[in-house]
Amino acid sequence: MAENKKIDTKAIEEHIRGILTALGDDPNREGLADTPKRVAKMYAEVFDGMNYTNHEIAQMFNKTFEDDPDSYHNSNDIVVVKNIEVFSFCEHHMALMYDMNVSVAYIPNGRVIGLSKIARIADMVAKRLQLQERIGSDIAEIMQEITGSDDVAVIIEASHSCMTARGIQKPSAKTRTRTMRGKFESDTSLVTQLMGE
Ligand SMILES: Nc1nc2c(ncn2[C@@H]2O[C@H](COP(=O)(O)OP(=O)(O)OP(=O)(O)O)[C@@H](O)[C@H]2O)c(=O)[nH]1
Ligand SMILES: [Zn+2]
Repeated sequence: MAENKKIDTKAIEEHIRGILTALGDDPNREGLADTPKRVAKMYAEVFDGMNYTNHEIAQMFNKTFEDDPDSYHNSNDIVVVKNIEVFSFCEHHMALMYDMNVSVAYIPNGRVIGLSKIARIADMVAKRLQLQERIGSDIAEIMQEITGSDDVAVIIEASHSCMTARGIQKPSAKTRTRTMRGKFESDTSLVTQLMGE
């Protein structure tokens, strides 16, 4: 699976060369000669999540540990990983989403997921042309598949450079999204617990 990457770096190189020309610059001058190759390499890295479906990401990070199912029966124990820092790119402008802070919570359903895998899921999902809202729903979907729990919440706060550095230019504007699934959707006390507010 991992070797079957979809991103075509040769094509990206050619298109970047075209953009440099369209900008009125000379893609053959010394400073730019290797730029198309560098950008293609950078895109392969920062868009790595585009090589995989959510299901494939779930398979990639499916590291769970058995826990006593009875101890979770009818319980609202919550696992929260807070302050996962990621970068992403908005699909409208291909502009950077930065200072992006992701918190993921779930109520275990017998098996618990390795904590680092939650951060790996957030990272991989962010490495796509995204909407902030969809980063939340992608993470929730993958968490549900791996843990077998319906109860997942994702809270994201981010700055969008398409809003801070161009267009409306509001440098302090922050966007907060909440994706609530299962018990989190209906029980606001769980949300409060999760937020630590
Ligand atoms: N809901 C949502 N909108 C986003 C996200 N990232 C960027 N956008 C918005 O997508 C919209 C695209 O609007 P358009 O009117 O097509 O683009 P535009 O002319 O460049 O708009 P302005 O940014 O207002 O200058 C803008 O309002 C962006 O702020 C995101 O993650 N979620
Ligand atoms: Zn944008």
